[in-house]
Amino acid sequence: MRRTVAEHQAAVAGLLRWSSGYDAGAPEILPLADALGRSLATDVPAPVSLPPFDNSQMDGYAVHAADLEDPSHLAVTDAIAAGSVPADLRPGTAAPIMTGAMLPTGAAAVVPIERAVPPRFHTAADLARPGAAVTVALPAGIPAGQYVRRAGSDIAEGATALTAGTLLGPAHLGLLAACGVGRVPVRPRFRVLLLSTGDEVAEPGTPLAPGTIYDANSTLLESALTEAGVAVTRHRLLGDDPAVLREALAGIAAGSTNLVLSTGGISQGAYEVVKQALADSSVEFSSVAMQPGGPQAHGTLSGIPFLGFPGNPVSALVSFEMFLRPALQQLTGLPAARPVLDAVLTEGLTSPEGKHQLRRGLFRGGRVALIGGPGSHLLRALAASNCLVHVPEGVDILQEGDRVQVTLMGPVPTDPFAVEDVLVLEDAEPASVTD
Ligand SMILES: Nc1nc2c(c(=O)[nH]1)N[C@H]1C(S)=C(S)[C@@H](COP(=O)(O)OP(=O)(O)OC[C@H]3O[C@@H](n4cnc5c(N)ncnc54)[C@H](O)[C@@H]3O)O[C@H]1N2
Ligand code: MOO
Repeated sequence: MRRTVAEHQAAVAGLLRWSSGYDAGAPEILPLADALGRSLATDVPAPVSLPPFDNSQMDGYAVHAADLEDPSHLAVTDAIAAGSVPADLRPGTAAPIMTGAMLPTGAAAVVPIERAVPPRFHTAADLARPGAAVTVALPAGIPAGQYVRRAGSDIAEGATALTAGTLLGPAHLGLLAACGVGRVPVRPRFRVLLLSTGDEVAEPGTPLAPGTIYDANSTLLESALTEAGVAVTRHRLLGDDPAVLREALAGIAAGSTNLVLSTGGISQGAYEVVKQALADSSVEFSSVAMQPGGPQAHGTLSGIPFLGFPGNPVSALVSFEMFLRPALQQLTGLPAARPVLDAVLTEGLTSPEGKHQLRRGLFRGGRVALIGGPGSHLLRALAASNCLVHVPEGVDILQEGDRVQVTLMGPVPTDPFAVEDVLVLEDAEPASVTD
């Protein structure tokens, strides 16, 4: 079956929505320290106002409302440290007050110590000197409210501090902590069982037999899924025997995972293990008008959603970015959507007819250079890139200076663009023929 990218995106999103059993409304309650990167399950109201009380923004003197016009001779009272409860301030006096300390009743403004005469706090020795009149002079005409942080000026008690679906970053967790919230309801993690197929695929760290390659996909996809907030279980490597794969899939208990994701074995070869093992199932094998990532499989196995990504590593990651990542975002609120930006091509390119091509690129300063060729085995080029360059269906050729859209996947270098700096990687073979 042939599909457009949009059709397959909708199919994957629908599959997860209707069959994964994922329930965003069944939150986990976590201590703040464990909630970084998670999606908030419910709105959280502020249990206290921030600041909780009027306080000083500066180290200086708290001045009475009656003395704002003429504070040229004020008697200095006891100092107010942060964390203490001050005595009321009387007219004609000024209270040394520290940043964050509670404003005394009667005070209307704070003057920083640097603007006082003398411009330093009185020492214990000053205060102990017999008969010393400890006074301070401040500049005339102090605006009411100067350097006062009003109670509730950040957030008022009962107001919504964070809304459901917020991806909890340091600032969000800091806000909750400041509000005194110790535990937070987060949406559960989506669970994926990941399995790689192929007799040629060997575990990294083991000796490599002739004709075999190391398994890149398990690590690549486990990392991409983990970064997207998914709880991943890796299956042991599966070879090319359909009976073994069928047995492994039959052993997956209902409710143990929200999705089974495989790589490899779905194209046109004689040993397409996933295709053969699932020939009599409801799983559909499609050709999506996308390059890389053309061959795709999706459906359910005993009610559990199943996705089959192609075996080429770049195809597997592009499939994740284009199909699974957006579906997870819609369903779970995680991960955050990738930024899509306009960019100017630093060189021309050609793209297969009738396909949405995704090239790997390095974006900076509004321009994008292609990194490596279109081949879906080019992992080093993938690792040197920070974006996917979109060449939409219907566009077969683009010139240097043409505008494209890029999906940003990594950090953007801040130094100016120099084409000669870009890693020049030769494509060892032309792009795969896709069905
Ligand atoms: N006659 C045709 N051949 C191919 C077509 C086609 O349309 N007609 N499509 C090509 C495209 S496009 C892709 S993509 C691949 C997809 O193939 P499969 O999904 O069946 O994957 P495999 O054949 O198992 O592997 C493809 C490639 O990837 C390597 N691989 C597989 N697993 C891993 C892994 N875990 N880590 C690293 N590399 C892996 C594998 O050795 C192959 O080189 O089919 C094209 N062929
Ligand atoms: O993913 Mo293939 O291009 O579709 O290599």
